[in-house]
Amino acid sequence: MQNNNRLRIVIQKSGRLSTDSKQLLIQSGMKIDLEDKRLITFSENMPIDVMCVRDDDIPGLIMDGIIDLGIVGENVLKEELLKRQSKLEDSNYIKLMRLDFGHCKLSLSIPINTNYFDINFFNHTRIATSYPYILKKYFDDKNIIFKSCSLNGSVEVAPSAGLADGIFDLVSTGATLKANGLREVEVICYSYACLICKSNNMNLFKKSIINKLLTRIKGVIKARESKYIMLHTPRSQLKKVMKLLRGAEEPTIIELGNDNKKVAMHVVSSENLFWETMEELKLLGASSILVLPIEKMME
Ligand SMILES: Nc1ncnc2c1ncn2[C@@H]1O[C@H](COP(=O)(O)OP(=O)(O)OP(=O)(O)O)[C@@H](O)[C@H]1O
Ligand SMILES: O=P(O)(O)OC[C@H]1O[C@H](OP(=O)(O)OP(=O)(O)O)[C@H](O)[C@@H]1O
Ligand SMILES: [Mg+2]
Repeated sequence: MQNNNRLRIVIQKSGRLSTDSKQLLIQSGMKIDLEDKRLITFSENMPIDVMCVRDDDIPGLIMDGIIDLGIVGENVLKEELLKRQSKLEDSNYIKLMRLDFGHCKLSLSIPINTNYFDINFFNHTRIATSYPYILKKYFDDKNIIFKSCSLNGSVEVAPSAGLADGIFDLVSTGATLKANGLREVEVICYSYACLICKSNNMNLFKKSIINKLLTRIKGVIKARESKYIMLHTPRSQLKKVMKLLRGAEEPTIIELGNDNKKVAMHVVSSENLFWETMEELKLLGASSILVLPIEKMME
């Protein structure tokens, strides 16, 4: 039964998104033992319970209004949405934000030695996939007739096993495709993990916890993307130094004790500082360059 005094969050139990999802919740201030193998775990310091399930079940739990908040890949979310729309089932949810992990592509791939001309190659072929609804929508829009072979795993072995002419599956580095003698020929969409919530019957108490969590999650992600940079620079090179520090906010300039030709500069930058930029800073006369990670941020 639903408890209106506690927010329920669902994340992947184990897999590509589970470590990052758990870490995000903990970095957002939640005290919770997510290493425990239980299906549901209670936070000690916030009115929040966390459920760990297979990622395929997450969109449905949100769309059916059973769980309030979830973290899932956009690929899995889109597939469930199209499936439910085709069956005229409930498919409402709100996407609150994209997260900074789970980045991958959904692509069409074929055996490495097969000639490929354009998308019409796929006319009258059989494609192995775990995403038949996304694939159908894509090919229907292009008037391409195909047959799908639905597999929940080991999709990449389908062509060599003689089950299909090509595959439609997730690609990140491309190593799995290579290992199975396949090559990517079309990228259909990109995907990230995202934070979603149910769209109905949320009481004010739960809404306020979600808003608090959302602000914290944005802060965690912003902090992860940002760096605190400290350096000494000749006064005469200040403008050039700032130009090199892309994504930097207004710097704090501090006088040095016994060198009035140089100043110390502290700045928060939304971008990482690469070795090449540090070398360019050195050429401008900068010294004592420190790049520090930021733990938390709130604007
Ligand atoms: N190689 C990858 N790099 C980055 N993100 C990925 C990668 N593969 C998958 N993902 C993202 O992580 C999600 C979960 O992937 P995973 O392989 O753990 O799923 P699964 O095997 O279906 O897990 P489950 O047992 O929960 O059903 C994918 O739906 C996708 O959004
Ligand atoms: O392009 P790559 O970097 O090789 O990544 C792509 C692979 O990653 C995922 O599988 P995962 O390794 O999570 O295992 P799975 O078989 O359990 O889905 C996905 O299903 C691909 O098979
Ligand atoms: Mg799954």
